[in-house]
Amino acid sequence: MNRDLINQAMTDGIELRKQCMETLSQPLLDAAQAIVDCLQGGGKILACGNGGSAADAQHFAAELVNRFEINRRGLAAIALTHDASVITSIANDFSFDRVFSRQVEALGRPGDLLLAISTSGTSNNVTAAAEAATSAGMHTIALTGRDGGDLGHNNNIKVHINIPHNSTPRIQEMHITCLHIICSLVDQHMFGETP
Ligand SMILES: O=C(CO)[C@@H](O)[C@H](O)[C@H](O)[C@H](O)COP(=O)(O)O
Ligand SMILES: [Zn+2]
Repeated sequence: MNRDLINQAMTDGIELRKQCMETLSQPLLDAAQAIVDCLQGGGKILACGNGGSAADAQHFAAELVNRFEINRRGLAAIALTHDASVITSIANDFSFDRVFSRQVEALGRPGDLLLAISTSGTSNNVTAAAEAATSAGMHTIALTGRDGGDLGHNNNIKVHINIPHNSTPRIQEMHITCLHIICSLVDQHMFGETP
């Protein structure tokens, strides 16, 4: 095992954070505002992604439903990634590409908001969820990496947060940083408190 690998991962992460600090301020503010508008209008957040991004979708929903850094009322959010019966039946009867879009069709209402997470921007089930969200009258926040892929180039996306890097783990590390920052902004705006 090689310490260079550790140093490279750390250095790449630091450089990427510096780069994103310059470019992501406005998209992060826009994303937090879209979530506040959704929640204050009586809507809910639906979140989806694959693999590590499925974990991020669940992580974010848990911060909203329970709490982040301050005690406040629970906020409406559902991750579309954790019901094995729902996911396996959709994948088995239709296709894996529809595991999120079918849930958006069933649960999404006008004024709700989809958080669509894909480091490549090319996962078919995530791009299909964004299309279903538009059809349902929902807005979408996209978290992507690389060049944004099909998801990032969907003109109906309300807020696009792109991490311009080619390493999936480095992109994921920035995604969870972005989601934590959005949680802080939402709490501060809705409840006027910081820890
Ligand atoms: O966590 C990791 C890699 O760090 C993997 O599980 C990764 O999330 C999976 O390969 C996903 O299927 C990648 O999908 P996407 O981010 O390109 O939409
Ligand atoms: Zn990962």
